[in-house]
Amino acid sequence: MKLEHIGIAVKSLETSDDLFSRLLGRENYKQESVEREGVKTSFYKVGESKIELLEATNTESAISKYLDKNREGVHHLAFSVDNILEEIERLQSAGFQFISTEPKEGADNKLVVFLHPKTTNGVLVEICQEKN
Ligand SMILES: CC[C@H](C(=O)O)C(=O)SCCNC(=O)CCNC(=O)[C@H](O)C(C)(C)COP(=O)(O)OP(=O)(O)OC[C@H]1O[C@@H](n2cnc3c(N)ncnc32)[C@H](O)[C@@H]1OP(=O)(O)O
Ligand SMILES: [Co+2]
Repeated sequence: MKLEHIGIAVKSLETSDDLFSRLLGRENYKQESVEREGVKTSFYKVGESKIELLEATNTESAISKYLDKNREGVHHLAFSVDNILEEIERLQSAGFQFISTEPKEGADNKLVVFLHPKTTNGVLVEICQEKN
């Protein structure tokens, strides 16, 4: 398992892309929308890990609802694993609850699931696996 990315909820990718490219001293390597999640993402490589900026593309989006109640900032941590189905089983038997145990298409060529923050010390955790 490795820290694949830190997800940051932002109001405007345009504004935050400018800020993070100045902060990190590099441009994002991709922008990608995930219709199902109602998000537009922008990715930056930082050493072995990444920053994922997320802007809501509709009011039903988890990011939109999050920003209705919280200021911009760190939204989730994503850990990558070799086998997401095995990891779901391991985490379930370790007592963690999933929002859904069915891996779905994420951004950046991944399959993703999310654990409920109430079982992860208040931190929204994404588990992801590179799609073959
Ligand atoms: C997949 C594309 C991309 C990728 O990497 O590939 C992404 O990362 S997409 C990221 C956006 N999508 C998601 O976050 C999907 C999973 N999230 C959800 O299903 C919801 O956001 C959920 C279930 C975590 C919360 O939704 P709900 O409608 O229940 O919102 P509430 O405001 O009622 O929150 C309930 C409870 O959870 C706490 N909460 C909510 N969001 C977070 C968060 N990001 N981090 C920590 N805690 C969070 C909230 O404070 C409430 O706690 P309570 O103690 O009950 O007040
Ligand atoms: Co993510």
